[in-house]
Amino acid sequence: MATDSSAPSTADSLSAADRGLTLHHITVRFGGLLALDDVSLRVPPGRTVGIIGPNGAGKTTLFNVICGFVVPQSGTIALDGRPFRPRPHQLTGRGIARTLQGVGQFNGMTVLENVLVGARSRKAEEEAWAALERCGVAEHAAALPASLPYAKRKRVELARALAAKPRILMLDEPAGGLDADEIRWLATLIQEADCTVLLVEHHMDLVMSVCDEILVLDFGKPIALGPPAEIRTDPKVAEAYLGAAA
Ligand SMILES: Nc1ncnc2c1ncn2[C@@H]1O[C@H](COP(=O)(O)OP(=O)(O)OP(=O)(O)O)[C@@H](O)[C@H]1O
Repeated sequence: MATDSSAPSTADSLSAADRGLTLHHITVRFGGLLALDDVSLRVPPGRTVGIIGPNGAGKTTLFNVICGFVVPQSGTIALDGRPFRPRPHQLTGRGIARTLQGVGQFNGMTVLENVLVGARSRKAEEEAWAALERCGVAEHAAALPASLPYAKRKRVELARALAAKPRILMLDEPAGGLDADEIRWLATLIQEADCTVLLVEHHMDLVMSVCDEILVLDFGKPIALGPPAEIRTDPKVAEAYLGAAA
């Protein structure tokens, strides 16, 4: 992979085509398994892009590449037109926040302390409270996460990511284990997010309702990329899912 750039570009010096996150020809192998096979994706600022596909398609691996947890064998990433070599400990500083599948809180810390881990500015406490309010869990600030119902813990996870005021919010199966009301709330949160959203999710109604564009992976290969209406009727996509269910 290319090394990271020195100084970030200023927004003014960038052409519209350069802005945002771009993945070029990403390939990842785990031993003999091709987990990502030449995946390219452009994510302009402010868009909500879904990444879907059957189990094992490579969705989480793609997230792990963007976060620097997995280093691809080939391919490059660019952020605002400059080579970007992601490092997990620097992600927040680069404006990228990610939620984990399930709930990933520190159990010895209160809800507020967990969300403060996500906040990054001098106004960290203010940002943490704002994120807790936005996610409807401020009343649980002093509680330990383990004492809360699962759906509330998922909201705390979202609050932790939002407290960083990310420009790119990566949501890894945020609807998993939630009921219909919670999923409706989540859809509104995503639609109202004032940042780019990358969404890995199996809940198709949620994906179709909130995404501007959807990338479909199957056995690591990109098989379709387009707006929800196109993806919904794409025979390759139906075949990938039916094949997985068979
Ligand atoms: N660290 C690893 N070592 C070896 N194989 C891995 C590793 N991580 C993922 N894989 C394999 O790579 C493939 C893609 O996995 P990945 O978790 O990215 O799929 P996914 O689309 O996120 O699946 P799911 O929907 O079940 O979460 C799978 O076959 C998986 O078993």
